[in-house]
Amino acid sequence: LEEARQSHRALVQRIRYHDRRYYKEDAPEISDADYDRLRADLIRLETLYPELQTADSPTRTVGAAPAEGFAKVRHARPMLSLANAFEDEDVVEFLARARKGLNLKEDDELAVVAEPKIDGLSASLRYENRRLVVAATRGDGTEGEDVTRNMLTIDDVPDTLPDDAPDLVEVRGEVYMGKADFATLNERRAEAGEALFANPRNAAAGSLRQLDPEITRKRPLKFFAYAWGEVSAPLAPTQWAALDRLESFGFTVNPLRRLCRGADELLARYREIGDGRHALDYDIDGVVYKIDRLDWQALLGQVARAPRWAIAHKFPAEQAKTR
Ligand SMILES: Cc1ccc2cc(C(N)=O)cc(O)c2n1
Repeated sequence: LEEARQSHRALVQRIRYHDRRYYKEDAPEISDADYDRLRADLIRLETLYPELQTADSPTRTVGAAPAEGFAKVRHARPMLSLANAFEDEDVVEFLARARKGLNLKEDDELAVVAEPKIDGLSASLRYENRRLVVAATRGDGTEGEDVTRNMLTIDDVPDTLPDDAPDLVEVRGEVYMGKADFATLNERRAEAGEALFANPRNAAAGSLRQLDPEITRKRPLKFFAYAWGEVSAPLAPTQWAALDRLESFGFTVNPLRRLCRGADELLARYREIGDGRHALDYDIDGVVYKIDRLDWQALLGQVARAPRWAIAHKFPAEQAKTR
């Protein structure tokens, strides 16, 4: 801790110096990116050692917040987007392409995990030595916003991981707001004469991207874990077992997931989830299919930023998106 106190003091001095150059003398010496990195380091240090965060710390004084409000964080591994399937045919083609890419024979089984696609906003949680040190929004997939202190206010997000978790693990998932919580929040905002959120996704995004974590704390945000980024050791040999591992770390993994074999089972699951989606307390906009074996995911890789080993099968857009 003493060593941390030393580097904390040095870091605070450096940031105060650059704040003076930027805000007082209007003559910054370092780029915004380098400045943001200093701040991200300070936020990381103060998250690891909360006792170091003094009231006058640059992370507490608003004036020092970078213009856009949030420090930028570069993802160690890009956060992938998913190619879309709209028709059953697209799903059949996805599987055929995967089988071809894997040189599978006709009777080789291809297990695929199906899970609902949550309509929220993606986030990445970086745990070092089993402590959450940085949480970031997806942003453009390569760089997101530092929302560490906001994510720490969400009950579904563990501050620390169990002893059997790897020294480094980035957990990825969706921040969302339930439909009932969304309606209640909008009722309160209407009574207070505040602008209403258009839908639960916007409400979740607006609540997560608050500069003041105390506002975020009061919002009913939840989190489903569904993937991972950089890890110091593989979580498991398959997607299904990796999700079980994330559950064992204390994360909520969507309970509607199903291990399927072949297009018929996937499409049956898609219809089941589609038929039941209005009864769910959270918005979904499709079903995500992922090849289960991680060695086969690695073999298929990704094209552009979308994996060849996964696809999102979307539901037809509803006419009125109003609630
Ligand atoms: C690889 C990847 C990318 C985006 C995702 C998005 C969702 C989602 N919105 O639920 C679920 C997943 O399993 C995802 N998986």
